[in-house]
Amino acid sequence: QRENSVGTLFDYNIIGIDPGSGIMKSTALALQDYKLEGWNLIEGSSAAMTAALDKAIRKEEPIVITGWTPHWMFNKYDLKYLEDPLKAYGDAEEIHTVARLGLAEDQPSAYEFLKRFHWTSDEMGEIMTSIQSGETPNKAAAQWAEAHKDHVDEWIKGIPTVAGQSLTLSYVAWDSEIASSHLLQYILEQKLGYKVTALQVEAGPMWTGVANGDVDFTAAAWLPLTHADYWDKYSSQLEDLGPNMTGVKTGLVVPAYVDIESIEDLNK
Ligand SMILES: C[SH](C)CC(=O)O
Repeated sequence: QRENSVGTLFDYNIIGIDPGSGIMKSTALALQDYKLEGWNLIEGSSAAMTAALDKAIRKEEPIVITGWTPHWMFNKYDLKYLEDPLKAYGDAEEIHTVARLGLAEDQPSAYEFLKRFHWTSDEMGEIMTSIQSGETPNKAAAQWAEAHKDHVDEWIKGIPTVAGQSLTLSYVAWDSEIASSHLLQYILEQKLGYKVTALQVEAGPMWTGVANGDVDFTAAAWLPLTHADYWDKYSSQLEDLGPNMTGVKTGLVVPAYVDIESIEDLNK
């Protein structure tokens, strides 16, 4: 580690999230691609990462985190993505809904709704912001669904309701997926009559649960790059229902007061 290098500003630490997440794999590859010697990618969680970000910003200290859009932190803080000339984080990503094989036959109402489910990062942001302001995820989702009745009605129009059949979804406690999973649970239960179990797990089990049929679906599949490893491994054992959100993004993020613009600058 070199004295007076940019790395010393950050103690050569990149504050990451849960180790199984795709962004941590992309960042490990970025460290290699950009030849960032001596840097540490700190494992933790989405919540620990945003707590470290908040603490650094309060003291106006340098910090670099694994970040993604949509995320409420871009509304709360003045942040910027570091340019990624080597495309370690790919281009525009999408969040897909993937379902276990056989869901269409077993639960046609849920399947049809999930195929129609598609929304924007701004719409998701309303739920994330409400949760950040102290509302519970269940209530924030319910309030969103009632405030956007026309949009929800499009998703469920003409779909037969059911009488309490069970469904299981899986998600990881990323702020974006906490929002989407609670909204899907609310609509499936209150509008279509299902009894939904929402399993909060790590990224690996989120995918394996759907692939082995224990879980009916997840709406937290980041493709084509972020979850490429999971997709390559399990795509033949599950059904991709397509994107529920497009134009999402992952990368390295710093507060605007940090005077560097590119991942390459971390090597100076
Ligand atoms: C943190 S992103 C929501 C998804 C991922 O990195 O696996």
